[in-house]
Amino acid sequence: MANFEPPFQEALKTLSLNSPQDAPSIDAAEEEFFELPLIHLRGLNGQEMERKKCIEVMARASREWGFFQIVDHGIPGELLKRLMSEQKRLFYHPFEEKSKQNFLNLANSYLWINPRATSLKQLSWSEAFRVSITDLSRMDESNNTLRQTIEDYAREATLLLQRLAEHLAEFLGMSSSYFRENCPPSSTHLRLNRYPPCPLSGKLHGLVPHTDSSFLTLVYQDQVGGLQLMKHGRWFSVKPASNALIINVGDLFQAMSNDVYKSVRHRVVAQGFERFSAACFYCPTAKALIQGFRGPAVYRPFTYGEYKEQIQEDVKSSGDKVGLPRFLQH
Ligand SMILES: O=C(O)CCC(=O)C(=O)O
Ligand SMILES: [Fe+2]
Repeated sequence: MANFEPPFQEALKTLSLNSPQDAPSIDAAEEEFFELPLIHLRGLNGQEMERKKCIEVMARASREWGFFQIVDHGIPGELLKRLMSEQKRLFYHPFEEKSKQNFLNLANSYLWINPRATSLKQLSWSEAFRVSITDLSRMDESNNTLRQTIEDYAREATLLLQRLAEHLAEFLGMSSSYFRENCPPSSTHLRLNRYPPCPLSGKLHGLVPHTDSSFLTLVYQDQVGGLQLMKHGRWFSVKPASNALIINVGDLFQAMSNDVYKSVRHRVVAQGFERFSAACFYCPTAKALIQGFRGPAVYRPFTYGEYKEQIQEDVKSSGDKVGLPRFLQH
């Protein structure tokens, strides 16, 4: 095993011994393939009719799937390539180094296993770095190219996400200035994911089912595949499309749109091949208020700070995020 690889095999052995009864939890028969709506964003710069059509298709996908793919997104291919290669270089540091608390001076940004996992169902066959633009200023000087790349990408991604959020909000008659006022680039954060080749390909989670706590998330992935989303109680596999980026609706947009846009559960199924992805979460500042755009509101108003605190509390006590149901209006 290469020395950058976290000791997943050992974790797998321990968990299988702990809970042999619930051995591998994913059933391949559950899987269905489908093509996510693919949206050409050049339509946004076109004539009124074309612009309207493009926004309508995005809004429909956000309602029905909570997910869509975009091309002509304006993020330079060169920047995406740079992100991927910097990301690989980062993960190929020896495990001993990257798992240290002060690695690159990014306190606790590295994750490789759910420390509370007691069964195979809770195991994510992946490692990740969580970074925000604010953390980057602390990053050590020897990693200037990584720092520059993440900064460039986060800036471009935030602009794109802001633009899409504004269109989706306007479509429902919500205020679109909210995003400019409450979601500065410093609130955006990234999760760089690496999924090591898995000996139980198709049978373990690469990333356990979850919803994102953002307004919108932008996912850049390689061509390996493995991402699935839930619709009508079934898992659908997202086929990677070259040059396309994925957008998904997060909890905050669902709350603000009174459940019109859906923050859909998704997961990654572990594959026999190494896979990389980068998720960019478009979020507000901690004090920003999240409120249904017109009554009667499905959720009580809450600040993003409160939302994050509640998640931390729930994860601590039960190992899982509860999310929006905690904020339902009674
Ligand atoms: O790797 C992927 O395709 C999805 C990652 C994801 O859902 C996340 O980081 O929240
Ligand atoms: Fe996610």
